[in-house]
Amino acid sequence: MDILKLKNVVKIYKMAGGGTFEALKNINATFSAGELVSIVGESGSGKSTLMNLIGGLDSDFEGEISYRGKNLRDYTAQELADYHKKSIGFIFQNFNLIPHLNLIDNVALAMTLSNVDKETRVKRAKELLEKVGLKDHLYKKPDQISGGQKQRVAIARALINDPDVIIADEPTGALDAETTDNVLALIKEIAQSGKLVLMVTHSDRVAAHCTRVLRIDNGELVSDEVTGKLEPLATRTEHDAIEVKNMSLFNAIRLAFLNMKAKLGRNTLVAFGTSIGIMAVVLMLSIGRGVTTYIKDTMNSYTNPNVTEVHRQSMMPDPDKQPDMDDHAEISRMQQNNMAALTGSGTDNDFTTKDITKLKTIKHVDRLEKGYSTLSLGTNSVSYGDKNATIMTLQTMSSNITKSSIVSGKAPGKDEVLLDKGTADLLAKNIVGKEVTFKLTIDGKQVEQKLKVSGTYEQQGSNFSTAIVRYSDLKDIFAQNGQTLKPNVVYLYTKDKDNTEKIKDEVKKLGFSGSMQETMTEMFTKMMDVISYVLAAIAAVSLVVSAIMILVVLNISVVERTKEIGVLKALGARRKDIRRIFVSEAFLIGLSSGILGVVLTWILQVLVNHFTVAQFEVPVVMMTTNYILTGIVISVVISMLAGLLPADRASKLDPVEALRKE
Ligand SMILES: Nc1ncnc2c1ncn2[C@@H]1O[C@H](COP(=O)(O)OP(=O)(O)OP(=O)(O)O)[C@@H](O)[C@H]1O
Repeated sequence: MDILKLKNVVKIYKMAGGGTFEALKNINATFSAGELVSIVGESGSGKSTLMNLIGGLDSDFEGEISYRGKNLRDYTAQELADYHKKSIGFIFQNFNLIPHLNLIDNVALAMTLSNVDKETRVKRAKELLEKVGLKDHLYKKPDQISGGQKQRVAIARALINDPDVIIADEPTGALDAETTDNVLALIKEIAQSGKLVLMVTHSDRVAAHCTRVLRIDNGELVSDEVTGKLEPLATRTEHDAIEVKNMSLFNAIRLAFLNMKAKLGRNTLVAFGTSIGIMAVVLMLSIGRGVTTYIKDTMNSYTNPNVTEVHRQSMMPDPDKQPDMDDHAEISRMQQNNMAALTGSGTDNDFTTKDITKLKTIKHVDRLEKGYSTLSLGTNSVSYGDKNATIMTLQTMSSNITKSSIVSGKAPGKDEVLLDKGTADLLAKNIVGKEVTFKLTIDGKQVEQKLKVSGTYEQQGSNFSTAIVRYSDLKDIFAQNGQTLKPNVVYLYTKDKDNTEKIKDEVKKLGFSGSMQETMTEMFTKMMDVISYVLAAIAAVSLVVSAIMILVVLNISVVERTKEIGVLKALGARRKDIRRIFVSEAFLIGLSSGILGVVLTWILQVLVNHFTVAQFEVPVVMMTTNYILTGIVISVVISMLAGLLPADRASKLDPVEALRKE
């Protein structure tokens, strides 16, 4: 049965300088199954060129090379890949085994590229290795066996997908006489099993074993002689037809992994280099978070977690709202506003009944406390005997002042006042229980009121001298002086402190503001966020260096593995498959760098926090799952981007040139 037909085949090489070279001239021949054909000729006569054309490694020719009726020139890229996988098996003079794969993986390579399941391919590879006498060497690497053994592995590899045609380019060229006979016997058996074997040789002794000899001279077929006939083997083993699919991503990653393992030292160094950049990025983000959390916690530790303090307008000027510098009226209006907001004076700060209703109906609010707070410079004071202390903050009692902050005495009852410890100490040593004279200015009028000191309390994050009285008492004092006290601060109490955040959000949505501490914390958090992102971005610059390093290493890898890429292509790897293997390698480098970077950051976190906790009782580095994922994703993306160029270069290598590479 005719398998291959060559009709007027002409191969013209185009030279770099513009000239051409006719390497094959009008070749005509027909080949059938079961033939063992040797192709002989002087060096440079065109034997390898012809084999490359028949093997589908080079489709740039004139004339016709038909495999089972279809001209190879008309094959699509996918059909060519399938042709390599299913119909052709290559055996090379220099074996071309892949050094980092064991014998089973080497033999099974074409099946791996065809996505055959592991069990089937390992079973078939073992069978073939056993058949070529290498049963005891299955798990060795190519550099652990002899030349003859290597060629037997290559023969097994060529047979794995049970192809119709075996192309052997000087299969015994690198072997001694005895091993040659051994290998020839195997090749003969292949032909006897019904395959067409085309073998390039320089040796007459080898040619003498064949059933047909084609002689090529200077690109021309000068003779085509039938010299014998082979007895077909009685016991031909039939295999289930192998379903040829495309290589899976998993197999590409596996091949990439095996190669990386072979170059462990180099890859570890690259991963380590990249991981330092990743570590810097994750560390900056984690420190930013650690610092803001510390500030937030410190601020919040002064207030009752169940209480939300509400103001009608922000006590801090909005940095985004800058007045027009030429509009003096606008500037002074804003300054007045800011001052009023800060001191709690002016009607803009007073809550209306409508406001109170709105706030009361917020979900989870169990109690609403009205309050009043005012900041004054020198107009309010408290005196005891001949001692006098200015009160800067006058505020009303609320649940926001926790029992724990009261250091002596108790919260103010009727006609009582709670003083901050600093002010209390200024008046007398044991002021608690004593009566003091409270002087305050209401609507420009000096008012005096006797009050008993109920206790002293620890200041809450400010150094302003403070007096705290009951809202009802202050209301009375105002009323006695013809004024109505309107709340300018409201405290929302919830039983479950987990609801406080939700309430705070809702308060903001309704257009109200939080406490001064909260506003300051928010501003600080925003600032820290910006700083830590900027620092992380600066750290990320080092990743550019890492990307270049990965690019260089992968490029070296492509150069080193040019021949391997040629072999993979001869075995049916498509461009896409080769690209996938290299991109997978970049992916693995990125993944390991990312993981290493995160682990390094974690170690630093433990060390740094150990120190800061001992010194300041706070952990400064706070890694989160998000930062960990960010670090790993950045690392993978950068490596894969860096891997694209080398992968593309590898995929575009010409198989013939790649295989010729010394
Ligand atoms: N890419 C190429 N560009 C130009 N000329 C080429 C190219 N490849 C091969 N040739 C030329 O084509 C001719 C045939 O080369 P080929 O490798 O097929 O010879 P060969 O018979 O296999 O030789 P050998 O036995 O030494 O391997 C040679 O003269 C070679 O210089």
